[in-house]
Amino acid sequence: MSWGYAADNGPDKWADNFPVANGPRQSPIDILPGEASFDGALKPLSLKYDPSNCQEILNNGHSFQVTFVDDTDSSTLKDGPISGVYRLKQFHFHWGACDQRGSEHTVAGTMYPAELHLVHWNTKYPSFGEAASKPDGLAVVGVFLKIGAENANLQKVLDAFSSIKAKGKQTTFAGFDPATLLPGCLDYWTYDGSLTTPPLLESVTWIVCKEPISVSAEQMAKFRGLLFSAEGEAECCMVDNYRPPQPLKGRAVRASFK
Ligand SMILES: CN[C@H]1CN(c2cccc(OC)c2)S(=O)(=O)c2sc(S(N)(=O)=O)cc21
Ligand SMILES: [Zn+2]
Repeated sequence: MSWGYAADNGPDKWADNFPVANGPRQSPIDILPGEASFDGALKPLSLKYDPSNCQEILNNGHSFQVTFVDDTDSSTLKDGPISGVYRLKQFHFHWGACDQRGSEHTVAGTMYPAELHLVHWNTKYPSFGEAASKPDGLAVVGVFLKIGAENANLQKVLDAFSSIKAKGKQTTFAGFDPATLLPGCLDYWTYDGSLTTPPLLESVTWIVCKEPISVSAEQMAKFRGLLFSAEGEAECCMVDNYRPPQPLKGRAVRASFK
């Protein structure tokens, strides 16, 4: 049976097939702002995305993701806590069955209704697949979603949901600028971590923005209309596709802001 978020294949069972689940640099974590150390050497994030790289949107049975063409340095992450150039590969979300849960990272125990992940890979390696297994191979920018005003930029993504309701469905999705999903202030926390889903590779420099973006309650309801299940299978709503916080195991969390 493949991994998922149900009682029989969810986060508590992942270590059976992916022993790194109990490793030293697992994600997500509970971020304690009072224990994060301000690091003046951390640079502002430099995120430059080209909407023409936006390719398709798909339901992979764990989340939905928007995938980018990554054969040139036209959509990149630079500076911040990283060195070199990382290319945007995809973005996706994690969310709850209700507004009180859904994010993966938490802030002093506070859970947000959803969390956006923008996945980038280090171009010092020849490909995403190569980078994904290296300790400095990936950099994921996390953005919390908070219930508030309708988010018109996010709505463009939600409008594609009718074509990808079931697992395995995909459709072209062009010209979307992921920068429109970033908060106005790019203050961040950063720490060394992992993928939050199998294969749970410990290859991610996490960059978690302090400021959330807004999502309306109606928009959150649209996320919950997607399915974990494929067409023809018993329908299973795609909700609670988040891993809970993991032990910090002595890691430092740095803040780019005072
Ligand atoms: C299913 N989800 C993951 C898919 N990917 C992956 C990565 C490496 C290897 C691989 O299979 C060999 C798949 S991925 O890099 O796109 C990411 S990023 C990410 S998160 N939540 O930590 O941001 C989870 C996944
Ligand atoms: Zn994720």
